[in-house]
Amino acid sequence: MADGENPSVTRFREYLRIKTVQPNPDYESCKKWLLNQAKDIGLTSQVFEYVKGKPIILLTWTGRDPELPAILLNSHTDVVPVFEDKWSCDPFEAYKRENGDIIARGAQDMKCVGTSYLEAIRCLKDQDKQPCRTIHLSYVPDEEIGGHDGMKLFVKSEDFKKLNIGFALDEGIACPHNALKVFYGERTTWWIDVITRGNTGHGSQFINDTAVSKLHRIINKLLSFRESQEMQLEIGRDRSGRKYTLGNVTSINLTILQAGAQYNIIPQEAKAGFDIRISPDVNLKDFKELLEKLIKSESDTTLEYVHYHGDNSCTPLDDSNVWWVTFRDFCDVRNISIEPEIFPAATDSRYLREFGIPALGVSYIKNTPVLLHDHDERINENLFLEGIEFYTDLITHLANIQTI
Ligand code: MET
Ligand SMILES: [Zn+2]
Ligand SMILES: [Zn+2]
Repeated sequence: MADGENPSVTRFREYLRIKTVQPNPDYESCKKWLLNQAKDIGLTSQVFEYVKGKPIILLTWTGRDPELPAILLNSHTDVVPVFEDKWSCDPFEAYKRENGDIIARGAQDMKCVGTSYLEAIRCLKDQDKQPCRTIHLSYVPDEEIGGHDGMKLFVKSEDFKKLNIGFALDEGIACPHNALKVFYGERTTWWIDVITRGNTGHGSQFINDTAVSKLHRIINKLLSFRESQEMQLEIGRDRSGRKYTLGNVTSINLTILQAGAQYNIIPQEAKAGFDIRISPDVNLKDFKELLEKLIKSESDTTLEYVHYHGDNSCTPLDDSNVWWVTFRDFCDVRNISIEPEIFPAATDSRYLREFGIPALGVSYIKNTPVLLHDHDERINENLFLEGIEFYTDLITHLANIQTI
């Protein structure tokens, strides 16, 4: 432990040093570390490995009334890759600056949240404050690559059903000003490949209907839709008159482009990959039809869904949802300003919401630049410690709701 360092911070930094970085995350060391934490805190643990080498670690603190629906505190264990030369220090050293900033991949997304849950439970256990509802902490793999071998399988399992989850907390995003972003839904992510095939021949000729000319037309149409959505983001207002955020519009980005073998051959096949994030205001079925119609407008062209999700359920933010009311009132009493929004990207909450479980995404990261997936990702140790207090009290409130 660093001199005089708060032990919660030391444990956080230990967790950050485990290289659970895609595409080859060290899940084994991560599992060992989490199981060790569970032992230390006094939580029971289970490991589900639906896909070999991709463990889901579930830690449990049984409540006074285990018949009541339980609370799930979810976090993913993997982190995204780094461009190491762009960092001011080793991204897996969890270096701490003089001012307390801890620099590491996963500092915001989302190892700070995963360890805050553990520290909060540690604190409640130490004080013998067993809540009435059971609390489960899930540590899931592969969120950053779609969660197919992680949360997606977990929610469908018998193991999950047995947990009788009533409500879940999951990740949010940093907020540059003095407020917490709270996510009650998210845009639907589709990753698609558009593959065109066409006439080929010598690179010196004017050949019609080539793969590239077809792809070019499709790209133009999709990018002009992108432009219209970007404009909407600039000028749009929601029903309450608030300026649009990313969650209100649909983004399409061309992220992969492939064609050609040699300069003097017209490519016979071309491929464009798009990252599409669809606002929950859009009807997914209609959008799919529109997309497929557009692709069909070109001959010998196919559309492949690399990542597809067919549900965009949101967690209701009204008085019918006791979990939300408790969360909102808790923040109100503590003078924490919250900004409910649609998550611009994807989280594992989509699998929970699809399954009918209300879920809120919140990371206690305020007054901090948004650095998830960026260089020099960081969080200040004092904010991290403040977050533990926040989760400790929040979890106590949620896990003691008696009415449902
Ligand atoms: C659809 S997989 C999601 C991976 C990541 N969380 C993202 O939003 O890009
Ligand atoms: Zn994340
Ligand atoms: Zn992420």
